[in-house]
Amino acid sequence: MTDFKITRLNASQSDFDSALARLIAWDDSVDHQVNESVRHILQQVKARGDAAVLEFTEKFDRLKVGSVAELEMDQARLQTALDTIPQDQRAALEKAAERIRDYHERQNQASWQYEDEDGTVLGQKVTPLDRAGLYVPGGKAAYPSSVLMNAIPAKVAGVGEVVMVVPTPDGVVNDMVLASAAIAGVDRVFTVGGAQAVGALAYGTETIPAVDKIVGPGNIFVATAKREVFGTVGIDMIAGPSEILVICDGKTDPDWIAMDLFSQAEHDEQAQSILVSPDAEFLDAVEASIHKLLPTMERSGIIAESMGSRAALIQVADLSEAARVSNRIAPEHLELSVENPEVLVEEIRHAGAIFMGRFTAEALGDYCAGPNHVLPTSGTARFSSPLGVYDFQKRSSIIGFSAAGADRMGRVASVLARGEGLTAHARSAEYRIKD
Ligand SMILES: NC(=O)c1ccc[n+]([C@@H]2O[C@H](COP(=O)([O-])OP(=O)(O)OC[C@H]3O[C@@H](n4cnc5c(N)ncnc54)[C@H](O)[C@@H]3O)[C@@H](O)[C@H]2O)c1
Ligand SMILES: N[C@H](CO)Cc1c[nH]c[nH+]1
Ligand SMILES: [Zn+2]
Repeated sequence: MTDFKITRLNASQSDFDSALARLIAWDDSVDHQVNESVRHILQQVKARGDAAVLEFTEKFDRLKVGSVAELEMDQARLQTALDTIPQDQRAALEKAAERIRDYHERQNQASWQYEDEDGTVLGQKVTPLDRAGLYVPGGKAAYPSSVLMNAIPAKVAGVGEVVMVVPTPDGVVNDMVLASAAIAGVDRVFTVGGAQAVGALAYGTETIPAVDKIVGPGNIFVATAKREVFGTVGIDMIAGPSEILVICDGKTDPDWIAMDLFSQAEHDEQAQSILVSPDAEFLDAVEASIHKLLPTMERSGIIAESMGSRAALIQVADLSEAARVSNRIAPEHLELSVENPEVLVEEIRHAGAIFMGRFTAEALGDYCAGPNHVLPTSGTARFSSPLGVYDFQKRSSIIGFSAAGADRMGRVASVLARGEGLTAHARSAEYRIKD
C-alpha cells in the first residue's frame, strides 16, 4: 500500500467521540485471532516445554535446531560480539548505557522504618526479584536499545539473575544486541521470541528457567502473551506496538513532524501515529510532507500500511482541546511541539513519555536521552508507568510490636475482629493484652 489516505478528524464534528474510539480500538477479528493463537502456543509450551519451543521457533522464525540449548548464547559469545562490533557502535551503546544508568539510579528505592511512641517498629523492606525475564523484540527490526532499557534497571535494582529472550528470524543474530547484553551484564540469553518465549519464561522448560516477572516490549503476540501469563508471573505492563501523538501549534517544520510520525510507524504495521493541531493548513502541509518523504524511506511499506490504517490528522479548536484529545488517547509517546511546552504540559494527564518542545525528537528518547523507552501502549498510560527500577523490586511491610504496643493496639484489634465475627483473630490479639 503506497497510495493511501490518512484519516482526517475534526474535534468539532458531531461523531468525533465515536470516530476517535474506532481509531484507537483494535479490530475485533484481529484481536480474536491473536488471542486464540497465543493461548494455543502458551498451552503447548506449558505442556511440552522445549519440544514446543523448538516447533514454534521453526514455524514463526524459520529457525530449525535440534535442541533449545543450541539457542543459548553464552557469555563468551556476548563478549566476542562486544569486541568485534565497529568502534562507533560500541561507543554509542556505551554512551547510551551510561545515560540510562545515571537516570535509573535515581529511581532506586531504599528500605525504611520508624518507631512509634510504644517502641513498635513499622517499615518497608525493599527486595529485588530473584530472577527476571527480559523480552527483547526482534521480528521486524533488531533492538539493541531495548536490551539496555530492559537490563540496566534490572541490574540497578539488584536482580539475582537476568534472563533475556530475543527472536533471531532465519537464525540471523544481531551482534549489537549481543554486545548490549554484554555491556548491561545480562546473565543468560536465549534466541527465542514471540508467545513461545513468553510461555517458556513463565512456565519454565527443560532448558529455559522460569522467572518471577517478565518485562519488555513486543508486538501484539508478545503483549497478548504477557497479559495471558500474568498471575503465574508478574509483568511490567502492556508495551505493544509503538505509538506517537504530536501536538503542534503549526510552527514546526512540517517535514520534522512527518518524520517524527514515521519514526514510530516504521516499527510495525500496527503502530499508530497521530498529529493534533489547531491549524488546518499545517495539517495539510504535514500530509504533503508525508507523501513527499515516504518514497525516501527504507521501510516505506511498513510506514504506508501503518499510516494508511491507523494514523490520523486531527484538527482541534485550540491547544487545550488538543491536550484533552491526547488525554483521552493516553499515548505511549507525546511530543509537545509548541512554543511553551512547560505551560501545555500542565494540562497533560496521561502519556508514557512527554517530549518537550520542537527540538525534542521522540527518537532521542528511544535511544539515549536516559529515561526508559519501554512504555505503556493502547491507552494503558492511564494506569501504567515507564519501565523502571521499581518494576524489579518489591516491598514487604515490616511490623514489630513492643509489649506496650501489643497491649494498646491489641485492644483495638479485638474490637474490630469481634465486629467481623472472627473470634480467633480477636483471641490471638487478646492473649497479648496485659491483664
Ligand atoms: N511499547 C514499547 O515500549 C516498545 C518498545 C520497542 C518496540 N516496541 C514494539 O515492539 C514490536 C516489535 O515487533 P517485532 O515483530 O519486530 O518483534 P517481536 O519480537 O515483538 O515479535 C516477533 C515474534 O512474533 C511472533 N509472531 C510473528 N507473527 C506471528 C504469528 N502470525 N503468529 C504467532 N506469532 C507470531 C514470532 O514468534 C516472532 O518471534 C513492534 O510492535 C514495536 O512497535 C514497543
Ligand atoms: N519507539 C520504541 C518504543 O515504542 C523504542 C525504540 C527502540 N528502537 C527504536 N525505537
Ligand atoms: Zn522507536
